[in-house]
This record gives sequence, C-alpha cells and structure tokens, in this order.
Amino acid sequence: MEAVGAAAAAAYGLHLFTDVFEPTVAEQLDPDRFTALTLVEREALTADTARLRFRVSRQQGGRATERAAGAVIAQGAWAVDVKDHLVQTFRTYTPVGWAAGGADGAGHCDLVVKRYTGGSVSRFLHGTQVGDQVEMRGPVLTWPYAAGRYKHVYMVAGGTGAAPMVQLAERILADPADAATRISLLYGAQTAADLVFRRRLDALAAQHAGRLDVAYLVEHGAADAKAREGRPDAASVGALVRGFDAAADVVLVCGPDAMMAAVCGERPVGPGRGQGTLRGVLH
Ligand SMILES: Cc1cc2nc3c(=O)[nH]c(=O)nc-3n(C[C@H](O)[C@H](O)[C@H](O)COP(=O)(O)OP(=O)(O)OC[C@H]3O[C@@H](n4cnc5c(N)ncnc54)[C@H](O)[C@@H]3O)c2cc1C
Repeated sequence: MEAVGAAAAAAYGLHLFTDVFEPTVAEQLDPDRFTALTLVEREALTADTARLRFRVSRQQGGRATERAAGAVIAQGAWAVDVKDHLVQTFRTYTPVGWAAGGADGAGHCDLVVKRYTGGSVSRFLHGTQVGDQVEMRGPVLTWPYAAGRYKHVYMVAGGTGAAPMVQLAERILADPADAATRISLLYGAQTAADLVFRRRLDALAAQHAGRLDVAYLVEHGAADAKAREGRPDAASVGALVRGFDAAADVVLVCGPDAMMAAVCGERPVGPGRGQGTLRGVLH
C-alpha cells in the first residue's frame, strides 16, 4: 500500500512539476471556443497564396483541451475556424502542418491561405504580421476516416483545395494500419507556379513509391512533362478513376465552386450534409 501511495504521490508531483514549466497563456486549439494563436512565421508561396505558421503550446493544466483536440484529429480529416475579430466573421481552413506542442517545446499549426480580392477572412489573414494573434476554433472534423477502410482513395483537387488532400495523404501514408491503401491524386491549378503543394507531394510520392501517384494539370502557361495543360474534365478525371471499385474505394473532390460543379456537382452547405445528387463528370 505504501509503495502504491509513494508512486501516486511521485506521479502527482511530476505532474505539478511539468505544469510549472508550461506557459500560462492559452495557445492551444480548443474545439469548443475561439482561442488566440500567435503568428510566428509567414512565407509567400505565390502572389496571392501564403503559408502561415501559428504557435501552439500547452497552457498550464491544458491537458484536457489537448486531449479533446487530439480526439477530433484522430477521427479523420480536420480543419479550423479562423475568426476576423474586427468584423466577427469566420471561415474554415485546413491545417497542412500540425504539432500539438507540450512541455518539451512549442508546436505549430500551418495554414496555406489564398487571398481573394473581395474576400473577408482571407484578406484579414494576409494582412497579419508575425507577432499578431488570430482567433481560431477547432479541430473541426470535416471527413471521418478510419485506417484501412478503403483500398484506393482517389482525389481531385483544385488550387488550395489540395490542402485537405495533403493532410489526408500524409496521414494515410504514415499509418501502418493503412499500408495497403493506395492514393491517386489529380491536382490542378491556374499555372505551374500555383501548384504550391507540388514539391511536397513529389517528395511524398518518391518516399511511398507505388502507394501515391500524383498527376498535375495547369490551365495556363507552358506545362512540363508532369504537368499537362487542362482542367479536371471527363478525360482527366475518367483516366484517374478508371479502376474505381464502388465497394472498396472512394473519390474525394475539393476545389473552387466551378470545379466542384464540373466534377461532382455542388455539395449542399452545412454540418452533416452529404454529397447530395452526384452530377458533373463523376455522374
Ligand atoms: C472545410 C474547408 C476547408 C478550407 N480550407 C481552406 C484552406 O486550407 N485554404 C484556403 O485558402 N481556403 C480554404 N477554404 C476556403 C475558406 O474557408 C474561405 O472560403 C476563403 O478563404 C474565402 O473566404 P473570404 O472570407 O476571404 O472570402 P468571402 O468574403 O467569403 O468571399 C468569397 C468570394 O466571394 C467574393 N465576394 C465577396 N464579397 C462579394 C460581393 N459582395 N460580391 C461579389 N463577390 C464577392 C470574394 O471576392 C471571394 O472571391 C476552406 C473551406 C472549407 C469549407
């Protein structure tokens, strides 16, 4: 009994000890409320698209929040709601880099955001400077995924619509329980320079040869050997999903409204809404 009591006291002491070294300010994602994260790094990827890195660190006693966030992330593809506090409006973004952080150091949450000329939150985010705080809420589950559920995951992405595909592909390829899952991605953008995830995807494909195939499409400009000129259309999407097996596979589509309408039909907006009637070239 004494030994158990001593061990419990030691564990409690260790818990208090590690808490002392954790920050007092909340820099954690919380699924239930908006919290402020600090922008620590920004990188221009194109004239209108930037990668923004926000610091994540566990606050004192913040393990319950961290567990709640981890529980959502464990369920599949996820995103965060980002608020423009000036006009109290929010939009959803897909982290493409994530580390929860803890007693051993700060973590991070990376977003790749395209700026729209008349846009509200994307312009707000592009106006932020290193050191600024931005309010976020999440993780928000966007698509439940269970390892080993699909034999082949087909993906069609346009522009920053590739962000959820990158997040999901990295998850699948890193998970031994998904070792038999293959991924084929068709990724289109305006120009070759706008294929902002290309280098990352090529490295991933080289690392996981035979499990990830990526084909690129560009609308304008000279295409190279691996990036053909064109849009996701009946020919390119048809070639991608040629081996599709409805019993074992899935097709994921994410991109601008016009691309969604052309490929699969627009998805009804709102929580819990499914695809609805399949239209477009996948019909
Ligand atoms: C699950 C999910 C994940 C997402 N992940 C990402 C991501 O990782 N990266 C990313 O960049 N985006 C992502 N998005 C898109 C993002 O949420 C926003 O929709 C996008 O940033 C535009 O928001 P905004 O507030 O800047 O533009 P909004 O203000 O919503 O405007 C959208 C468009 O409408 C136009 N517009 C605005 N007002 C008017 C007007 N009065 N008249 C005519 N046109 C107008 C704007 O010019 C713009 O083109 C994601 C969306 C979802 C649903």
